[in-house]
Amino acid sequence: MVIRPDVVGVGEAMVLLQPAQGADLATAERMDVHVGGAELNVCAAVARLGGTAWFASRVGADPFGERVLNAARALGVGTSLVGRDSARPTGVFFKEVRPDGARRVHYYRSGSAASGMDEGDAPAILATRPRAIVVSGITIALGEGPERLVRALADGAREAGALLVLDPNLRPSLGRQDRVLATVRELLPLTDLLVLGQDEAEPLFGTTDPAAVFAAASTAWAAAGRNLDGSTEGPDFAGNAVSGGETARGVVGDFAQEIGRGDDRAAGGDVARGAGESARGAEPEAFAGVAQEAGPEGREGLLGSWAPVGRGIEVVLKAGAEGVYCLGADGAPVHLPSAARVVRDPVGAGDALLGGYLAARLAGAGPERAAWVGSELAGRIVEVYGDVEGLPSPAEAAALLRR
Ligand SMILES: Nc1ncnc2c1ncn2[C@@H]1O[C@H](COP(=O)(O)OP(=O)(O)OP(=O)(O)O)[C@@H](O)[C@H]1O
Ligand SMILES: O=C(O)C(=O)C[C@H](O)[C@H](O)CO
Repeated sequence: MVIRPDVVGVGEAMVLLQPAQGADLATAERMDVHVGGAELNVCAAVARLGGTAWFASRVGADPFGERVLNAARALGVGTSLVGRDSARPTGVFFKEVRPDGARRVHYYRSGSAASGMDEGDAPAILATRPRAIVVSGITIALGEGPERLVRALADGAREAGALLVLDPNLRPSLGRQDRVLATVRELLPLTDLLVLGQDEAEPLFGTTDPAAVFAAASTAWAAAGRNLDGSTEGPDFAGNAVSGGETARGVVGDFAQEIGRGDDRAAGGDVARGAGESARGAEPEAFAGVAQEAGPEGREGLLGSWAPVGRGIEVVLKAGAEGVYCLGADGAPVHLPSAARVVRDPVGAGDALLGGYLAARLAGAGPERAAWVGSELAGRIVEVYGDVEGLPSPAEAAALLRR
């Protein structure tokens, strides 16, 4: 059987060392060891909600690489698209949560295995024909090779039948932020779902106002002339006010209907089967010279079909303690408050929100319902230390999707 994942998240995961809340990194005598990484966190949330999520990355051929792979598998995330690089180490980062709740992250990832990713890794990822590919600005910031990979995935997503999900994930301490902003802007016309924070909306669009952010993203999407009729009219989120002809979203709509059909597996089969029974078969070629790891991939994508509500880019705007804004039925942003009852460690909450939203959308939920699922996941992450430790149990997660 050809295995087709619901989601492939592409990026870097690292070992995370964290002292107790309020403890100073300069003086802490003990630290807890976790694994974190934005795109892996997204995959973990999707997997927890019952979706088939694979992580695509590289780790070192070192104990920390082993740790990242084991953590991914324990989260139910497939690792067959993770290469092991014997020449570069697995990245490490440290996180301290100050007594006032403020967080500080320190990276030791320069020259890491994941920063060696390049566009040559794209064919194996695309060959799995995932329903959605998740990329973020963090990977763009890792270096020119990873940036090329993100661009190649964005360019190839549609042909591979995948929705492109983009989180700008600006991380000033990684550098290259001008490059990240420029690349994100360029990729907007190729993006189906943009999930960003208000702190990222400001540099990207010059505003944090939800309606203005939604409109700016829409305009950027349409301004590239990607509408198939050549029109540069801005798409309407409710699909009402698009003038003239089919838009690129129309193609996604067709595709979304297509991916809900059982026979689409056969349609995707040539690509995937050409590469082997599963994605794993495609890897040695694409990750040349990098040994491959296997993981829990033995499940066909379990989520249903994406049901786009409008034409154009779909936006989710995260607002930290204020909650989140998603697309309402009338096209205007709808606000959902945070579900967190106590704030301990908000790092990773945005990834859980994205993963929850995406899984729910792929399962057929509309944006408001999907944002609620995402918020519930994010709220639980905020309440617990670690990037993913607060995720609900599979049973509780399934109940959230059904509720
Ligand atoms: N301080 C907080 N108090 C209450 N809820 C929070 C807080 N921070 C985050 N959340 C919840 O988590 C969601 C996502 O968080 P946020 O907006 O900070 O995303 P983010 O900046 O992408 O986070 P990260 O990149 O660390 O994953 C919010 O919409 C909200 O529901
Ligand atoms: O900041 C990064 O690069 C990470 O991936 C570390 C954290 O897991 C991430 O910031 C959480 O979103």
